Amino acid sequence: MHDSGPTTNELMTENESLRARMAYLMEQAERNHEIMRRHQAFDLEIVGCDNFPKLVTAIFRSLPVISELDIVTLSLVDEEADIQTVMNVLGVDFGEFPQLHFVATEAALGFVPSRSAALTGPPKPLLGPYSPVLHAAMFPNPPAGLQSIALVPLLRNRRLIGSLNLGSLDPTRFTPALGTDFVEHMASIIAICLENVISNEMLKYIGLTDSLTGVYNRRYIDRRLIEEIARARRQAYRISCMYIDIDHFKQVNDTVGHQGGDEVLREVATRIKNELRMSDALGRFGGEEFVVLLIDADLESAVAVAQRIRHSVASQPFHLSTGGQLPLSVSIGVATLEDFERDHAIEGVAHQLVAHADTALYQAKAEGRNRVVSFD
Ligand SMILES: Nc1nc2c(ncn2[C@@H]2O[C@H](COP(=O)(O)OP(=O)(O)OP(=O)(O)O)[C@@H](O)[C@H]2O)c(=O)[nH]1
Repeated sequence: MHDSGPTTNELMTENESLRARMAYLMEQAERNHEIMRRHQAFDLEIVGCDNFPKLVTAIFRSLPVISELDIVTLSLVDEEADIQTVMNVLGVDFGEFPQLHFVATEAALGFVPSRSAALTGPPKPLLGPYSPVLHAAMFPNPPAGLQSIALVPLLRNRRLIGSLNLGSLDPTRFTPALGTDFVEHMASIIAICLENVISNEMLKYIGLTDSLTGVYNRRYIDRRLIEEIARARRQAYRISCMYIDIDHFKQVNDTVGHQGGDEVLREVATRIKNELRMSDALGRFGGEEFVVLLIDADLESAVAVAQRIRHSVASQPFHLSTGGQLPLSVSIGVATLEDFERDHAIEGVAHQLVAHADTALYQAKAEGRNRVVSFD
């Protein structure tokens, strides 16, 4: 008898199982291709974001969809709160991004650096089960049933700038045994984009603010005034303008030196700011002159605010870091846009509003200083 080999039935069964395996592999390949395609589209989307709000919006909106995640959050290191200050000045509303939070130190991110010199390297992603106690900071509003998480370090030039936090209701989605190449690659692109937009926003901030006092500069106020007049014309609200000048500031410099004078300028800016609404804009126009745009304020309320500022400066002496103290006062001119002068070019109207406030200021100085005068 010779061996007859596999039967036709056996061959057919093997063939079927090979076909099934092929089909499975094809399906996997297609799925992987689709995932890659979606991620490439995501990379292109975030690389194209030219400001901070656009970038974080894209991350929070697109990443959960393309990666089939139930939550994505970002923790960013902001040691001196510089990022938050700059974004606030540029008008970013953090209330729109509950998935974004800031930490003051790298350590707060929870990537424990290795103490062994031999093992010191960039921190690696942490994958595993979700713990409400351990991960509360990264997931302040976790979805019900969150099971597994990946905390992926965001690194720039080996410096930890934050953490990309991914969460899934599937307990097998992130396990310590899982490879991390893919999430690390994704995090590296997100880190580059974040660093890029943050640098851009910092530059924007520097270009629009006064480095001594941190309030806006003249360029910003000029631009903002034009925008506000255009809006006020459409929505019919009042805009008022205040021109503020510190009285006898030359004497301040002569008495306490230029550095003491700088301290006084910073404190005056703070006192003015304390009397304003969030929607108002304060700028330093150089020297010891400040301009305030009061949005949706008529002449009467602008004068009331000006009086509060005048009082706040005159009522408490200025304490200097060298120990001395100094009484001070300001003179303020106030003007308002009466009827939006719709027939005139906005630039001319803007220029005239500031000029009217300046004229009123001149009168306040002439009348003896430490007073508020309105233009009429
Ligand atoms: N410390 C400091 N002083 C400045 C700065 N910019 C301008 N000054 C000084 O501000 C003073 C402005 O003085 P003046 O314009 O003569 O006016 P004033 O002494 O305030 O007098 P009145 O405005 O008439 O009450 C000058 O001594 C400038 O040197 C600055 O950035 N820092």
